[in-house]
Amino acid sequence: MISLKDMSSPSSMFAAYASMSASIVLFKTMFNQLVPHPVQRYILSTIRCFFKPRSSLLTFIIEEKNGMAPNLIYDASEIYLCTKISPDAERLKISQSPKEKNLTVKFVESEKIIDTFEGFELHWRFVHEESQASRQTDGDNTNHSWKPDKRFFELSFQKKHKSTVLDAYLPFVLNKAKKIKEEKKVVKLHTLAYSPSYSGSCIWDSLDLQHPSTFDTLALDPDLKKAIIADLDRFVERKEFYRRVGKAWKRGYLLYGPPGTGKSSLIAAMANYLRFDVYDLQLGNLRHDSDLRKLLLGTANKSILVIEDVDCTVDLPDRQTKSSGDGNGRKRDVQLTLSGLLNFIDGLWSSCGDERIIIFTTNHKEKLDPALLRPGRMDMHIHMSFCTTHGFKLLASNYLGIHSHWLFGQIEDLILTTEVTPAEVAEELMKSNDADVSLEGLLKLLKRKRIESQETKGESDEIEIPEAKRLKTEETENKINANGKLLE
Ligand SMILES: Nc1ncnc2c1ncn2[C@@H]1O[C@H](COP(=O)(O)OP(=O)(O)OP(=O)(O)O)[C@@H](O)[C@H]1O
Ligand SMILES: [Mg+2]
Repeated sequence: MISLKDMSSPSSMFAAYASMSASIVLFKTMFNQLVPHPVQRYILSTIRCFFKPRSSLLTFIIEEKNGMAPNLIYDASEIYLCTKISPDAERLKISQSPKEKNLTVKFVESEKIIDTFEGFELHWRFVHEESQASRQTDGDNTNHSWKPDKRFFELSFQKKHKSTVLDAYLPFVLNKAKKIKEEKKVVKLHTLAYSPSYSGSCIWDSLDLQHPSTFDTLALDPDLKKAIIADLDRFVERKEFYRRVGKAWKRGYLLYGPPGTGKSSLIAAMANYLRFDVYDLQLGNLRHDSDLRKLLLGTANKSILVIEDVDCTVDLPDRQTKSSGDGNGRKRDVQLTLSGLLNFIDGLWSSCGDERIIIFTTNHKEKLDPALLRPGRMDMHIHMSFCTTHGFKLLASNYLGIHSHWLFGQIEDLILTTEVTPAEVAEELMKSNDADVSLEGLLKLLKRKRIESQETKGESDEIEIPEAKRLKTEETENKINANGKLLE
């Protein structure tokens, strides 16, 4: 041992230093030889950690996968951070898959983003570790292992904000990402297709719903339009309400009115407004209640199930008969019943999913089975009627971009006294970009229709005013809706 007293001269100091160095070398050699490598690594990392200055930062690692399953926080972070890309970003990945309408922007390695939340900063870093093949030799055996690609985000912030990040910031990111996803969602139309691989039974086939109809383009009584939008808004916001009262989270609408009054357009407008997929269930293609059940169970949440022309697409037998004619006098082996459909929709199907809307349409409400009309079955009955003067003005503005014209007066007078559908008006307005030509065409059509209706009714000297009648019926209808059906 060398004591401090011995280090009084340079030569003794040198001797002491040399002896210390020799001891360190000896210690290192023995440490390397005697202590197994994993233990060495553990000891060194513990010592390093002990002497490392304490950081005031905390970093969350958000990996792409949670075992085999996707990590929802990673997915949400990726979507959210795309809205936060700095204008200085130099490299980004852009892609588009054949089935998608929108481009996807992704980060390249080491992209850094600074976000602020409740007045503090959060530093995001994207890390992509590329896949690697590694070779390990263990005695005579050589193992080849494959480390797959690893992607993750590092989220760093001051430690004191840990609970705010966990309880408020990350839920905020999840929520924001959900909204962005909903906005980008391409609404799909699912229709029935025969599948030879499923022994000829029907399966859902989907394509993008490209129906451009929206509530802005729909010629509909303004109050009724407002009531429908308010009803949809209330429906999607009331998750907790439905849970509390123990009701399945579904809503039913019955749309009725003559052909060409916009029933299908209203369905498309609803789907575009809510960004819900549409399932078009053509009952005529089905034979058994069991097929129907299978298909209904194959529908997703946040969707609209549509059964068009429920009075005539299929000759649904009543509760006793289990077969129906095919129109040629022959009997077709159909075991599809209206009660089967309704029971399943009200019962099992709606309790298996969330945010389901079901819409029946018909041209003849009076022909419907009373089971469909009974209170509580369809929440709102919506009467789609002939074109009104308000509807005409909206269509003229949509199709021709005009809000007034010297022919408007005559056309509006005739619309008040003639039964013309929005589809017929729209067709005339589409015939030319020249407003004079289109409006004159419409005027001719209205005059012709009025003469025809007077001839069939034999009322040459007395003009009936269907519009006034219509307004009266609509008024009563809307009152019923507002009192009985609209409000839960
Ligand atoms: N209320 C409306 N507002 C705007 N356009 C409409 C309206 N009604 C009909 N149209 C136009 O007419 C076309 C046909 O209308 P739609 O298919 O919606 O009628 P429908 O009531 O479903 O008819 P059907 O009973 O024959 O199924 C639409 O594509 C649209 O261009
Ligand atoms: Mg239709």
